[in-house]
Amino acid sequence: MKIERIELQQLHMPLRFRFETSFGYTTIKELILVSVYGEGEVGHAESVAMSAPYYSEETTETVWHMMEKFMIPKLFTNEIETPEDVDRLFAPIRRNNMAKAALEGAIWDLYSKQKGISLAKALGGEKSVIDVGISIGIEPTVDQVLAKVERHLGEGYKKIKVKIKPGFDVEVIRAIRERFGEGVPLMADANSAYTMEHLDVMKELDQYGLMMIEQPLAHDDIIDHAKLQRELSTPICLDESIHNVDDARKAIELGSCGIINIKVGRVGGLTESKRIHDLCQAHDIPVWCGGMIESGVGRAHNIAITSLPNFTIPGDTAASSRYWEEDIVENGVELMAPGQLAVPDSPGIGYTLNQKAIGNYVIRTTNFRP
Ligand SMILES: O=C(O)CCC(=O)C1=CC=C[C@@H](O)[C@@H]1C(=O)O
Ligand SMILES: [Mg+2]
Repeated sequence: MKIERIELQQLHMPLRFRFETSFGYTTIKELILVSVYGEGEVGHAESVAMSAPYYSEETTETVWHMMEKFMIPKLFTNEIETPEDVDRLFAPIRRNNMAKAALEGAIWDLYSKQKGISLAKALGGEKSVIDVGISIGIEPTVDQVLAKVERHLGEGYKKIKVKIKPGFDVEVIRAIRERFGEGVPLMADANSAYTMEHLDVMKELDQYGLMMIEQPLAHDDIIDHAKLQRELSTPICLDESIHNVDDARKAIELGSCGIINIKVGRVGGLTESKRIHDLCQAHDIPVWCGGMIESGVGRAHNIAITSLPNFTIPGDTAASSRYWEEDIVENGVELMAPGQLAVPDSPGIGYTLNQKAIGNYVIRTTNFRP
């Protein structure tokens, strides 16, 4: 596979709503759109790093730097036949997974376009339709959370995830259960806002039949999570703690979780996502695809990986129109039926970029050549 040019574009996309978590809030999503050109085709992906290092250590600027100085030069000076070669080539670079994933993802898209197959098929996906849920941020009041839950249940989303933090947790979950009943597929995401000192809060949350509690404890912990899991009947889902298949293996061995959230960016790419998927499948650990407030390009990658069979829990890939006035893919990524997205079967990611929209959001563009 000959790579002739790589284009990086930094985009600032205003969100239609303020998205707040236990670690901060987002009103403008920064991303780096990666386009890799080769043999008459172009592959796209995006970096999901945030503007500031509060979800993970990477930021838009570190991603740009790592790609420009270390990763793109490797792509231009080595033979690449398959996307797995990119994974191997980047392995000696420690961490910086979101930077790696964006380049590797664009090459997966390019590779599947060159083969004339969908990205989902190239990855070994089996589903033609996926179920999706929605992630609701922290709101100023519990009533505002309830209003959002009501709206999104009405849109048919198959899982409701709410963000919690100390002081905004049991009350929210109780109110949702009282208003919408036990049947609502409900989970809470803490983004590492708790410690073992909050065991009483976790035990209270345990009463509400949640599908899971996502990343309650520290972002770099799997030991305390194992202790906590032994105290709870609700499965713990790990997000921030899992960066590769070895982290997943250790967490499974220790009993730190019952579910894993696979985010392609956090684990360094689609190749590693597949490895984690396969390992979890062999251990009866269900997985789902987390969201990072992606544009349609990242959403398309999320759809493709979710087509693998052990993605049995609806992910965070809500429709584009929830986030953006105008997405950067033509027609956006929209629900085909309540709470369901189609897995495209056209070559690559199956979405065409909307260049006019990109023009409205782009703040910097650089092209790299061998
Ligand atoms: O709608 C989405 O894309 C999911 C949003 C979401 O829940 C998250 C986005 C970015 C960082 C985190 O706050 C987070 C998560 O932890 O899963
Ligand atoms: Mg999370």
